[in-house]
Amino acid sequence: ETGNHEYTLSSVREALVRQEDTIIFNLIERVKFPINSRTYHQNYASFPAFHGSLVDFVVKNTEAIQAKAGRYQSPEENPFFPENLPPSLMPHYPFSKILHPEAALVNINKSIWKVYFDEMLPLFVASGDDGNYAQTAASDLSLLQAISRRIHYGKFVAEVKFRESPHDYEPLIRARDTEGLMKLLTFASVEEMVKKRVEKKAMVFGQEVSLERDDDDKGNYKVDPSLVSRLYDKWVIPLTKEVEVEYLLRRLD
Ligand SMILES: C=C(O[C@@H]1C=C(C(=O)O)C=C[C@H]1O)C(=O)O
Repeated sequence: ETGNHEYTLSSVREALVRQEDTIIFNLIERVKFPINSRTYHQNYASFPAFHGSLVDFVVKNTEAIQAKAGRYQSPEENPFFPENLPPSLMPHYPFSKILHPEAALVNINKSIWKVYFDEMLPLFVASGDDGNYAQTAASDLSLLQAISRRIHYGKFVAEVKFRESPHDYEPLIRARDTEGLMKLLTFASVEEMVKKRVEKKAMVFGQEVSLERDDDDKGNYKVDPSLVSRLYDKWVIPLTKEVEVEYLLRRLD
């Protein structure tokens, strides 16, 4: 097993469809907790030899452990705090080399982090404080990782699009024509389907399952389906396309 399955536009799109499930399940988990804003306060927690909030502490330390366990050997994974991560202690695994080596330089997690805490979270979670700060930080990290993996999968999308029509992409890349690249890689009808599908998935995955009654709970979803569609429309899709452009600009280096 080398992990070298075939990458085509339809196989990368299937991967994105599967990742929708992961994002929605992680959203459902995060919205169990209210905002719990002490998780994010710079001064509420004080850890020895560490400056930052509880979520910073949990994410940096978890990423360090996962780095040693080999997580970031996978070309699909991008850390939020790549500075000073320890090396993998695992034996080498021959992950697919389909991406251009410069792909490793494309990491927009700083923007994802900011948009997640400033805009996405306030949209989804209720106000309040139930004291479950560590659990809140852990579920933020799982959700952030799922969103980040989906957005950075744009590298694979861009690679297969480039391979399908290099003659259309090369002149735009050489001219550093960001707008032209954005236009060329955009499929408006696919984006519409994605937004409708995630809304429907949020209804299916987020409904109450009961043995006694059927239906009386209709409309009472664990995460608001229209917000999931909005999440994709405002951030997930645009940031995926930003990764596609960033990757393509480096594709001929
Ligand atoms: C990911 C793709 O590229 C673009 C981004 C999309 C998305 O993020 O869902 C959908 C269509 C394209 O405009 C794709 O073509 O599948």
